[in-house]
Amino acid sequence: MHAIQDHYPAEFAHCYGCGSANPHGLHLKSFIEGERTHARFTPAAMYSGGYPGNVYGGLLASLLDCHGTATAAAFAYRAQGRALGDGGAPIRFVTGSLKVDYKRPTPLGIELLIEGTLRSLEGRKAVIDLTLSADGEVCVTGEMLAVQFVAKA
Ligand SMILES: CCCCCCCCCCCCCC(=O)SCCNC(=O)CCNC(=O)[C@H](O)C(C)(C)COP(=O)(O)OP(=O)(O)OC[C@H]1O[C@@H](n2cnc3c(N)ncnc32)[C@H](O)[C@@H]1OP(=O)(O)O
Repeated sequence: MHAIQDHYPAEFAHCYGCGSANPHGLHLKSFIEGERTHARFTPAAMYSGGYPGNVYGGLLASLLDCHGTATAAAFAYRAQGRALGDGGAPIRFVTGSLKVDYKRPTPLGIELLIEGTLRSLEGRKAVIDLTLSADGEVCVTGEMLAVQFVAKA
């Protein structure tokens, strides 16, 4: 199964969080299934926060950031009756705002599950609800406003 990011055109594949063309990036891959999106990431020891054994909060925000914009793109394609990677003009979203709530420390070294749902899609604005869980426990929640990017002439 192709990830949502696998359909990003080459010029948008340099993102630190999810770009396949960034050799130093996280290479997050997000998938849409039904009314939910999901991605998985196992943080290595280098992503330590100040608290031993736990993940740096900025990394967690990065994971939500990329998963949220991918979620917005996937649901926008679906709303327009289009397939991801259909060869038409790409629907691109960027983060307008991202609120992150750290509910409990997130452990290093185990697979994290990041999930997204679409709360609303109106005009160019998509509101995405996000969670990040470890071992079935929600460690982080997020709320993103993703804005469809329109290239200025
Ligand atoms: C599948 C294939 C897809 C291809 C995708 C590849 C992409 C990969 C990308 C991977 C990315 C990875 C993730 C990343 O790293 S994304 C990188 C981090 N984000 C950015 O750099 C974005 C920087 N900001 C901008 O470019 C502009 O400000 C944007 C584009 C967001 C809007 O500027 P623009 O001049 O275009 O539009 P507008 O100002 O008329 O706003 C439009 C509407 O939005 C509302 N609004 C805006 N901001 C906020 C806010 N903070 N809170 C509340 N509301 C806000 C605004 O009120 C208005 O609402 P309304 O008045 O109409 O009701």
